[in-house]
Amino acid sequence: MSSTDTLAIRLSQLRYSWPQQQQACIDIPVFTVAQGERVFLHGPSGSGKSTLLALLGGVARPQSGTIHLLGTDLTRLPSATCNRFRADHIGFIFQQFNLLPWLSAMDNVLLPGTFSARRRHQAGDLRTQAQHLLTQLDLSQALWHCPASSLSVGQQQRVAAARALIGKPEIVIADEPTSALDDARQQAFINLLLAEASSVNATLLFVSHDARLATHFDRTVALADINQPNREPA
Ligand SMILES: Nc1ncnc2c1ncn2[C@@H]1O[C@H](COP(=O)(O)OP(=O)(O)OP(=O)(O)O)[C@@H](O)[C@H]1O
Repeated sequence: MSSTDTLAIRLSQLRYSWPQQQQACIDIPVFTVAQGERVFLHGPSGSGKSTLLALLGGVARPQSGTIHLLGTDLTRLPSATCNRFRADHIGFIFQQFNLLPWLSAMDNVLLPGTFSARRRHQAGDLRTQAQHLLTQLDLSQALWHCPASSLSVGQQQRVAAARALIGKPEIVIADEPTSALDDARQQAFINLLLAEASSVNATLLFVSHDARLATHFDRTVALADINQPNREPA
């Protein structure tokens, strides 16, 4: 798989330093993920995982290098276009879920459809897809109209996964979404997430410090093997 167009993610000569820091936090010569691939990326606390995800989401801008997602170089997009691209093509599951606490579980899942006409269109009937995802992710119907703030951590996590998957984004990025769960619930959640990501043919980049979760994925990548922040600038 060599053409940039057939890759979900291609990073090249990507360098990012936080303001006021001399040393790069991210320095990745090359990293690619094929479309439909399910990749587990792990690294210890402080190794730059969240920074890399901020770059992939277009929230942080690199000092140099390129970030191709689905053949589009995010680094060349103006920020409004970049935000639109993210809303249209990427589903995020955040470590703290970032649900709107006053909205119901259902309304949280529907949100991406209000920001993205593409996701709304891809969903067919948005509400029907939301119901399908919540059912598949095992959230009892009795909870669909409860405020997100009243749900348990595990329930909120499944709402966050449904919100990431609605409208069939091509790429789903999950940042430590299982860190608050016990082992059995972690395994169950990952299995549900993988099954649902496959059913919408999404590329999945799952980031965690916990290498024990790696067995579920097509490929495991240690951030330290692709990130070389101590090398001389290219
Ligand atoms: N907003 C920021 N300003 C300055 N430095 C930051 C900022 N956010 C992160 N860093 C630094 O960047 C480095 C990588 O942090 P990052 O949060 O990306 O690591 P991580 O692997 O996601 O860690 P964790 O697993 O604990 O979430 C750390 O040295 C951190 O101090």
